[in-house]
Amino acid sequence: MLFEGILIVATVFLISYRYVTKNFDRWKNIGIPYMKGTFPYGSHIEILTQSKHINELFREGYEKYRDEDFHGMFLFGKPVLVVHNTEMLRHVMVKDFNYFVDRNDSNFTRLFDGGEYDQYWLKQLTSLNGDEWKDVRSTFSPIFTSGKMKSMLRFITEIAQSLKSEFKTHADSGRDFELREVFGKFSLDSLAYCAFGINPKSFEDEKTTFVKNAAKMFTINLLDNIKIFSRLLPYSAELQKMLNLSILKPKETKFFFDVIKKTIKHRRETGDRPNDLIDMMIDCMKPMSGTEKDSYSESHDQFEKDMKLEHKKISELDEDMVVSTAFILLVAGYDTTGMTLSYIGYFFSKHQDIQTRLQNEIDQAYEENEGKLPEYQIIQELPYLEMCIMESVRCMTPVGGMLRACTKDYRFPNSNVEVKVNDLILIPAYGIHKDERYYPNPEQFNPENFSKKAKQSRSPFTFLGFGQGPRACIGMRFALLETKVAVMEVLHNYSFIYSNKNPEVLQIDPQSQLGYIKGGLYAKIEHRN
Ligand code: HEM
Repeated sequence: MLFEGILIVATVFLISYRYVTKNFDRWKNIGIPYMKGTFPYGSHIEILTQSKHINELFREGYEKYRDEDFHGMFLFGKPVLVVHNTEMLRHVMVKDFNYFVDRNDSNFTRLFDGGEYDQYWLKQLTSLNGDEWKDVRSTFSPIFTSGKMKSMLRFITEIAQSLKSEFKTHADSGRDFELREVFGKFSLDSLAYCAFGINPKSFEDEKTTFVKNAAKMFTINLLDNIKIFSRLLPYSAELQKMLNLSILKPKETKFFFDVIKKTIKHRRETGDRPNDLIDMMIDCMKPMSGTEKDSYSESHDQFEKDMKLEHKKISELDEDMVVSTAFILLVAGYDTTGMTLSYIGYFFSKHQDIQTRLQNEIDQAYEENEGKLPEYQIIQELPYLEMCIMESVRCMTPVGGMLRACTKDYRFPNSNVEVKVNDLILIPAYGIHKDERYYPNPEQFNPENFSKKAKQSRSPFTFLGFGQGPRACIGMRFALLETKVAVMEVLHNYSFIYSNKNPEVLQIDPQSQLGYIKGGLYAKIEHRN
């Protein structure tokens, strides 16, 4: 019996070893520099042990081979080609997008392929592949046109009033507070209000089931990581699916799906129509109107033109698709926006001159609108506000690296580097954002990096905070609107003051899903005269 046991363990080990290491000579064979792979984790044991954040790891890799066009590495057994050259990135993300439509190869897709509740994750925009992704993306893109965003303003402005009250309490108390704790509430409430039609009122009560479920959803511990990555082992995903084992936050996933389903049911039964994102998603299943088409095809912005996806929309209403999409908007938008706002508050507290310059711009816009928050179009046209936000995303990039899977064999132009179907490409956004060839003094927060002149002097592929091309962040317009409204409402009334509770050197917390700072970021706030 013991002998049979040892034999089974040894066989499983040998099969896994062979499975993981079989491609470890891949980069050597094609003659590009690479980080060697080790069984079972590949090039970075830190991902498994959570001892360093992936944003830092990917940045270090980029810096080590910065002068090369590419370098290779291994994520577990998977060879990953890291592309540094910005012209090559243009090909991957826009010009030759049809070779790189997917974010995950068939193996990484298995990470989501488990029991009933994990299946919801598989249907998300972020993890869908090929034509299925194109169907969903082209169907729901119209909810993010500027016309639709304009109608989101009233929901966001309502939540911003709670943010202002919270700031009043902090200003009156004079005490330091953790920035993400406040901005996270704003981000959660505005997204839930716009996407689900529900105002969780996190500012009033942090202990509601909604807020508690959101908090759990975004905390990933070592055990979660081990469970997730175990799916890369041979037949593990298949077995878990057979046993209906869901490991991707099943309780919380169920909670949010039930909430959205109930909302849709309620809308159907009562005919209630607040014109939020859920209503718009349902509308998206109907043919596009002429004006919506125009707002897409007439954009002068290169980022938006590159993002355009030529594909048919789905015409049949599928409720699951609406539910999954509403859910992923919350997942993809909550922490990214909350974190970005927290960094902005931190940077303003450190750079009073920048804060004052922005306050002048904002005050003038309020003055011209009789002291009220300006109209949508005016908010969009405040240049220094947008420069500050983009610079914050560059300095502390929430999504530090993006993946693309190759769907057809591809040779990079003017190069002998070839990638095959299912190979993974890593886009090292954070490394590029910290490259002094594109941003002088890259550690310094300097909104001038996003002046018209500075942007014209470098490739657009040196700023990847929201991605680029048809797979770029679908919620960018929404995120910018939310962030702008929050910053305007706060800075018009208050100023951030630096807190000595902040660490001297900011270190990204390896356990934070996106890259937030270990120990948090603090500020004080004071009333303006
Ligand atoms: C400052 C805030 C945000 C940042 C920095 C950010 C950044 C990103 C990045 C870098 C990507 C990947 C792009 C690529 O692979 O090329 C992405 C994808 C995505 N984002 Fe955002 N995002 C933000 C806010 C939001 C918001 C508010 C929403 C929802 C309303 C959202 C929804 C999504 C979705 C659904 C995707 C997947 C798109 C697809 O695969 O088709 N994001 N985001």
